[in-house]
Amino acid sequence: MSHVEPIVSARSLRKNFGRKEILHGLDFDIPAGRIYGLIGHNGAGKTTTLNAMLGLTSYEGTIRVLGEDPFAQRAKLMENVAFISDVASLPRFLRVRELFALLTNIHPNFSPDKARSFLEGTDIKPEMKIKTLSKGMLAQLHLAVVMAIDAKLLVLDEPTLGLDITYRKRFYRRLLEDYMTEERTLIITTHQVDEIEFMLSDIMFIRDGALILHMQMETVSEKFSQLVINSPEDAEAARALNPVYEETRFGQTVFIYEGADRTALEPLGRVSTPTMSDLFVALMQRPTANPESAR
Ligand SMILES: Nc1ncnc2c1ncn2[C@@H]1O[C@H](COP(=O)(O)OP(=O)(O)OP(=O)(O)O)[C@@H](O)[C@H]1O
Repeated sequence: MSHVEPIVSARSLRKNFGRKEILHGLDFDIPAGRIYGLIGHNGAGKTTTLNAMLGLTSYEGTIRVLGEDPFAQRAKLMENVAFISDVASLPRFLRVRELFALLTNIHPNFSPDKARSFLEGTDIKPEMKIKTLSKGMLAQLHLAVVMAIDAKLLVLDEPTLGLDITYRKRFYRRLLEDYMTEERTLIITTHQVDEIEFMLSDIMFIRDGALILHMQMETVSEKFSQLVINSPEDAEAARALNPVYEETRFGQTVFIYEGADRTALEPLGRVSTPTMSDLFVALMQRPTANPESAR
């Protein structure tokens, strides 16, 4: 067992907007060196959770990021935390090189050389004005800037929104190869979980302001199984083994199980680990144990 403090730790994290409770008491620890995928439907509370971690919103309960209270210690924490959100805007009137100079002055851990190297292979040039960049180029610039910050925690909220598939893939590969180290922790939200699944070490599913799954990827593959039955005659036997989900796609019936013995499933068809998007769909449709969180 490691005694190293978690990078992020939340206890009974709640958030209300007016009379509406958006987060219903989240408890979690995020250890160092991990790559977390935070997955949930629109409006599930992902951004609100991240904003609480970043000290951008008030909340009830406790959060510690690198041992500090993010709301009270925001300025200090930002030396070790970098984040990018879909709504963050860059100063449009500056040129790219002026932005780098500005960031060098205001951020102690920003490296303009690194930022420039991340822009290699893109169409973005130092003399360009930010307001003339396309949406995709803006996102590229933003990502380059964030990756040029030497941070212990990097938070990416839908980082590749508006980018084409080639760039999305390149971005994640680059992040993994050029940015991630054992000292760094990465939290990503995305609606395209299939694109990041290969790099995740842990997954969190959030539904209606409650965590319904928080698990290491290795444990997911031990715990969850997917079965595609050989023939319709096997459906009854498959159902008898208590799947958490059943779906017929393109004429094939697929079952997802939690904690099932794979040797019992194998005679019925093809057994594998579900993809994160299939598991997400399965667990989102399962009736919730806590009726409060279904509201
Ligand atoms: N400032 C606000 N005032 C009132 N309600 C808000 C505010 N910000 C967010 N909400 C509500 O809180 C809920 C959670 O929003 P949040 O942005 O955290 O969801 P999300 O999971 O990030 O969604 P998305 O995938 O669409 O980004 C939504 O119902 C949203 O309408």
